[in-house]
Amino acid sequence: MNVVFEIDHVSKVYKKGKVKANRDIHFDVLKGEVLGLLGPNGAGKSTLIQQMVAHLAPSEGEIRYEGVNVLKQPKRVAQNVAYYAQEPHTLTSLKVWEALCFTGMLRGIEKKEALRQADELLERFEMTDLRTKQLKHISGGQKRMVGIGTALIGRAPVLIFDEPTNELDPKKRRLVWDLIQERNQEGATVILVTHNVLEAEQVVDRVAVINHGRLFAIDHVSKLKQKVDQRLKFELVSEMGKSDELEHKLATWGEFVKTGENRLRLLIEKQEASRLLDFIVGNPQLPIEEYAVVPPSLEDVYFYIEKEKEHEHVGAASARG
Ligand SMILES: Nc1ncnc2c1ncn2[C@@H]1O[C@H](COP(=O)(O)OP(=O)(O)OP(=O)(O)O)[C@@H](O)[C@H]1O
Repeated sequence: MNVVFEIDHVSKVYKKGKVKANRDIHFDVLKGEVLGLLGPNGAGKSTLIQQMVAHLAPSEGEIRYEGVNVLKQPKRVAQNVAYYAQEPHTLTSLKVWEALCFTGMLRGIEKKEALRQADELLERFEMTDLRTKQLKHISGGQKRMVGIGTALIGRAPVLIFDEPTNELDPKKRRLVWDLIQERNQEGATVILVTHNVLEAEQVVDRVAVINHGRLFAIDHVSKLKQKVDQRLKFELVSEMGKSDELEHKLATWGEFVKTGENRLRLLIEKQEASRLLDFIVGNPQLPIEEYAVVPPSLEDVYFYIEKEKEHEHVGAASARG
């Protein structure tokens, strides 16, 4: 079977109808893919994931794992779908090796093999010296690595990570992405919830964009990029403290997004790009320190889809009068 999860018109309402966290979400997760779930805070990503692992029941619709409703097989789902939550540890008096080893055993592997895999992971994480420390006595980032380890131990066929690289230093982040890619190459299906679109871009095959509880788009990264391909990205660095002035002077070229203290970004049609370059070169008094034209990234796609959907929403609302 090529489909691992079927998310079948799922809606979730919290607080007696006050919060609609998911609204009629419908898509499949394919065997062997890395699927990214992207969306801003509060979009409904974690809610969806919790329903996939049978921690929450949908208000409407159902989720099937290998053809069977997850709520009818929570134990099988727990053994086959390793889930790394944003707050992964509640049992903080466990020692590091215990947390890893016990999770492996719950996932169905023998103690000896669980110990071997735990030691292998700790070595990979460069955390062997923390093996016998209690979770409450290690740092936040180290706890998160143990959490990543509990998702990886036992080699579950499906891995779900909710913001796996939060709070990790760059070296550990790289390691986590490498491990995720390795497991995927060995055949695991990976679902990845992240805000870090730029890092995720290196890893994901398809992306589902979720906002306001709805699925806005789902497609291959390259296909989604084609949506904004006709536009180029201008990255501009203004002279110190002059970004507002620069934005004002270039306002007619399009809508700028402030991306940092002195940084502005503009998405521009290809045919306009050379005119803008000529304009910048011909106006040396503009308070520009640096500028560059770069092709669109997944992050741009993400913002583009959000904007497009907002316009649709506003359009539909005004059509309704
Ligand atoms: N247990 C709960 N009770 C009531 N409302 C909740 C509960 N959990 C989440 N919500 C609400 O549901 C909506 C979706 O939240 P969810 O955590 O699924 O979003 P998210 O996309 O994972 O956000 P983040 O990126 O911030 O983790 C939000 O409005 C949130 O406030």
